[in-house]
Amino acid sequence: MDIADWEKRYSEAVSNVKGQLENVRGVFVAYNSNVDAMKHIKEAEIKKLIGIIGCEKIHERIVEYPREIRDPVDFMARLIIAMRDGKAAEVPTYTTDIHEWLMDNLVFDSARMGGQAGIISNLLANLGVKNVITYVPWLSREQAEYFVDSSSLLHPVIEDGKLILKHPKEAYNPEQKPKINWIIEFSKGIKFKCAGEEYAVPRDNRLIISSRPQWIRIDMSPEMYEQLSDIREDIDGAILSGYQMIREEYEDGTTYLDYVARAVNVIERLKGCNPKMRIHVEFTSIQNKVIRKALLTDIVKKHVTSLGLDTVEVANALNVLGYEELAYSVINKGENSIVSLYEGAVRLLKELELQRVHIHSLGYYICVVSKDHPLDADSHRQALLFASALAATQATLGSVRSLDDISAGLEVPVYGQGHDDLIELEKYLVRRGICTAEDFEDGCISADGHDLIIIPSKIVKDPVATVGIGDAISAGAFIALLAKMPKFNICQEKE
Ligand SMILES: Nc1ncnc2c1ncn2[C@@H]1O[C@H](COP(=O)(O)O)[C@@H](O)[C@H]1O
Ligand SMILES: O=P(O)(O)OC[C@H]1O[C@](O)(COP(=O)(O)O)[C@@H](O)[C@@H]1O
Ligand SMILES: [Mg+2]
Repeated sequence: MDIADWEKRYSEAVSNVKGQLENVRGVFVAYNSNVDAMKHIKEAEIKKLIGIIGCEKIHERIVEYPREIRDPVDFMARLIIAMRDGKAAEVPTYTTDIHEWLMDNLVFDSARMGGQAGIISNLLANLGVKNVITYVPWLSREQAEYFVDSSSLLHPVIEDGKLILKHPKEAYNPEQKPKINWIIEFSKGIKFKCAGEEYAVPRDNRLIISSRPQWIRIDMSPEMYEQLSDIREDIDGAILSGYQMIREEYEDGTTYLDYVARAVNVIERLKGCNPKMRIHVEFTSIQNKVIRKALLTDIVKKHVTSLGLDTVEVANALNVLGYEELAYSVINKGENSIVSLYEGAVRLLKELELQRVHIHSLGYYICVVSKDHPLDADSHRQALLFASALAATQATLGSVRSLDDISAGLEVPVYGQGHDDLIELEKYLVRRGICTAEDFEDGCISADGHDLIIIPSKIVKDPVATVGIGDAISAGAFIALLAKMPKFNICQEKE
């Protein structure tokens, strides 16, 4: 299909999904919200920071590839790696030292809602989705301020032993400290030198320094857990993220296994007597491989229906599941990487017993769907097209304030390079007899054991920021599917 035809499909899909969103009865969103301290770094500032620390030290640390930020050298090493590769990265820090150093030496431009759950909750409320029940285990007064003023945005609290729902601004814990992450956004074309090497940033992207204070827990109180079933009648699905915060061991003797078991219990409680409830997990960067594997094999597998990831995250997921070669080929940037992404998506779908794996890449989205998914391929394609228009809106405006804002995203053209990249996958599928060139044309392919839906996406040339775009894509597609899903209440039907 040529680009003009894709543009037509975009308009139809957006208009269709816009009219259906009111069908969603509600969504539960947990766990991670934080404040993002945003800094769009300039060439002169990079040179200044390199000057302060010294190239020799930075170069040595780049080779060591730190997986945690302990000091400014770790920070500069990971920043230069991210800029060199044009790749998104998220690295944890367990003290406030780097925050103070960054405040002294860089200073942020603005602060906004961060964290997959926080970003997605605000987005869905702004789109007019009813009953967006957001849950943040560490809801501080400062954090609550970043939630939008919408009567459909609610947070569970326990009052007099009973679970009630209130706007986050009325539900915060006054004793709770805020969690502040640093987002260093960098632009394509920035150039600098360090230790004799010349760097030129190939793509707009960002480094996230994720603060992990010791009080962070992916958890809920026993009272809330007990009464969680009271809210499930109003919700059609859940979007969960933040599991990257789970630690291997805690000071009180508990381990990640305890928190994994609790996370699974929450999902089971939400499903209650509706085992068909849609549960989406938004993956993110997880440096710790034990936790990454536990999330995939113990939380996602068997308990979750849908998984969303960017390309680096696909490689990371494949890596811990034992597909090292495929993981390498995904991030290798060669012309085969689209084929590897598709093969990787199929492996994740099968291995993790999912119904849907949605990969967002720069220029196209790949979604593989199990044959028993209740919706047809055209519905899945519409969901992806809606998600792409939403992402382009976010990249253009910085945030999506209402459903009508999506017209800004619709005006963004389909990315020519992304459209061209699809040809490699087409050739591969035709060569293997999986489909014909004609079947591939409209992006809906019926393969053996799964369906493949692939679309070229809209890319904003100079995005306001890149952080959180992936969250908009995954949440946009998931909510569009919920809107199309037949509605029934198994709990009542059984009674
Ligand atoms: N400039 C952009 N316009 C539209 N979409 C974009 C742009 N830059 C990145 N994207 C999309 O966002 C995801 C990033 O996902 P994360 O989960 O936030 O890493 C990327 O794959 C593109 O699909
Ligand atoms: O691991 P944490 O501390 O929850 O951090 C999550 C970070 O990811 C984000 O939610 C962005 O998500 P993406 O990387 O998918 O764009 C930031 O807003 C936030 O700082
Ligand atoms: Mg993401």
